[in-house]
Amino acid sequence: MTDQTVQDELLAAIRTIKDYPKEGILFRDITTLLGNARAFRRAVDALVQPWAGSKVDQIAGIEARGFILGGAVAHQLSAGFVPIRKKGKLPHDTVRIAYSLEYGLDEMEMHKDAIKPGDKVIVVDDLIATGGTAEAACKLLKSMGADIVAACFIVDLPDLGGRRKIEGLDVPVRTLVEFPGH
Ligand SMILES: O=P(O)(O)OC[C@H]1O[C@H](OP(=O)(O)OP(=O)(O)O)[C@H](O)[C@@H]1O
Ligand SMILES: Nc1ncnc2[nH]cnc12
Repeated sequence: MTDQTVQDELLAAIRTIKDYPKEGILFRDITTLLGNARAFRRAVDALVQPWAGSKVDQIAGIEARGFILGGAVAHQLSAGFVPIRKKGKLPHDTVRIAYSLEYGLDEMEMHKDAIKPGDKVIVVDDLIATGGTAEAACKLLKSMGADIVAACFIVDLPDLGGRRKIEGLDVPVRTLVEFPGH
């Protein structure tokens, strides 16, 4: 768990929007955190803290919000960055998987040559809700032979069960703050 002061600061920096993108969803908007230099730095520092000084080969960032954090995390850990993108955006040969998330269905893909078997990889995204998105990303990475060290998120929506889904794949989960409910 993160220091209480840091948690309070991160929670205060995240904006909640009701009924976006669909009625009944409480959307946890991290753009306000990203726009707050101190909160952004604290979030990235807290995310990487368990792996500071250890060897991580690649950060796999999930489009789109996972790109913003994943790039910063890769820089901090001197690791490479692998984009996991929504379908149709990557130019070379890909592996693709369908998935569902709190408010929809989609497909994601990654380049076949982005990971070498045995690479130590950390998955990064802003938020885990049902875990459908992160589960699909972990399955893609594992199919390419990645050794997934952890999956990291700023926000956990614990009542939606995502953490359990990812831990069920034998991937440790790191989150910084929680919003009960959904
Ligand atoms: O745990 P889940 O229920 O799968 O939901 C979590 C995912 O939902 C959001 O992404 P979204 O698909 O809205 O894409 P975006 O980052 O492009 O806005 C979020 O950034 C996670 O990737
Ligand atoms: N409630 C939520 N807020 C922000 N992003 C999400 N992705 C899935 N559920 C979400």
